Amino acid sequence: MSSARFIPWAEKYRPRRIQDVVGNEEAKKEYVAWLNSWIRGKPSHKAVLLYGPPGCGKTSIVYATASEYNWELIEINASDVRSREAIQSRVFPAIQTGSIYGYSGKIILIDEVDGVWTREDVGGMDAIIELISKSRYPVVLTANDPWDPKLKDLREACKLIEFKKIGKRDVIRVLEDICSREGVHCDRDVLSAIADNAKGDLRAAINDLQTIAMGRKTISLADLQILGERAEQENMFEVVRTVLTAKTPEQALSVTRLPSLDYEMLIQWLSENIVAQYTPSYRAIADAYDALSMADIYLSRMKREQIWALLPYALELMTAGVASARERPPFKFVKYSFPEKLRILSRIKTKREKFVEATRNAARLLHVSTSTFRTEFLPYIRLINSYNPEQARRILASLGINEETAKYILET
Ligand SMILES: Nc1ncnc2c1ncn2[C@@H]1O[C@H](COP(=O)(O)OP(=O)(O)OP(=O)(O)O)[C@@H](O)[C@H]1O
Repeated sequence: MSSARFIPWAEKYRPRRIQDVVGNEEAKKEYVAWLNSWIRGKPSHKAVLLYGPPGCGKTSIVYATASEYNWELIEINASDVRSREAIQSRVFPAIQTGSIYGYSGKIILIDEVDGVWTREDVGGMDAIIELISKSRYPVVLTANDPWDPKLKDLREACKLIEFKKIGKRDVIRVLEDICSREGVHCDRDVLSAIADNAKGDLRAAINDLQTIAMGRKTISLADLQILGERAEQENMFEVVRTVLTAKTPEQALSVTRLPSLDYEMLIQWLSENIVAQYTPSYRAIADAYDALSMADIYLSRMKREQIWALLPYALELMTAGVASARERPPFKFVKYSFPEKLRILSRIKTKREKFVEATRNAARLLHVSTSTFRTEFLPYIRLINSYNPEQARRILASLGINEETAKYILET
């Protein structure tokens, strides 16, 4: 199987030119005008903060302008900007030296600044502000939520440009273009449904299209069922993707702040999908499962002994712990699957319910706990059943278990 299949389409089709970045015309104009003010040598501000919802083109416009202007793009990732020392040693040299041969300028991009700082980070914010004031080149920052109190000083040092969700028509246009370049035939109704579902997040729309198109050359409305199932599980897909592709432990941890997070489910989902995302790195897979199994131990101790203070540790392990696995392979697009364990459990749900009810009744009649009944009585009844089914059924009947339920008790 060629690895090209796994390149996320959202990356493969990231706009190369300014005109390919769709929507947000005003914001784009304002941003380009600011860049041009640098070319004229009189920048109105040394930095801009592009802000807005995910997947609307904030990072893409920076890439596109860098390539059109033939400027070297210095991208500083979140972990580089967390402490003053890191910024001074790694970033300052880049903002003060000339650009390398072949480029006519330089642009500094610090992506997703709102995800960067935590209370423990020392001086990172001040260092960024210092970086902006000393930089000889335009500095671009991006954020989803610029009103985060952490960003107050940064806001004052930047020109703010708002990006909004992408309109449905533009989303469809981009999806159509991708379909034609991928040789996939897709009805307009399908694209329209994908666009509705993505709610203005173009990255999500492209990811959905790729999910549905996997292994197909024609997509019809019927195939949208995948999206229907996905709508139900949408949160989980996103949560799993956030954890397994987090660039920093904090990003992974952010899912624990979701009010609707079902952490028992999350463990099942991660357990099902870690291998797909972290293959081929055995080390990453092993580390991730180690973290997950510790989380599982904490959770069961928490429940058994009612020590609720263990919950934060379990949550950190299953998110930041999993995301901190060593040697994680570069991000590739994988289709996440529903946990097999839950599928099996739901298939045998009726059977299990009958079993639980029957053992509960029998245990009550015998004046023992259900677990004693299961471990100390049931094996003998099953043994008797293998030699003399009639006798076993008589014993069960005396315990109030009828013919039909006896079947579940004896089989399970
Ligand atoms: N306006 C757009 N025009 C064309 N493609 C876009 C646009 N916005 C997003 N995309 C697609 O979605 C992908 C992600 O977009 P981008 O990284 O620019 O989002 P962002 O706004 O920076 O989001 P985030 O806040 O999550 O970083 C791009 O690689 C591209 O494929």
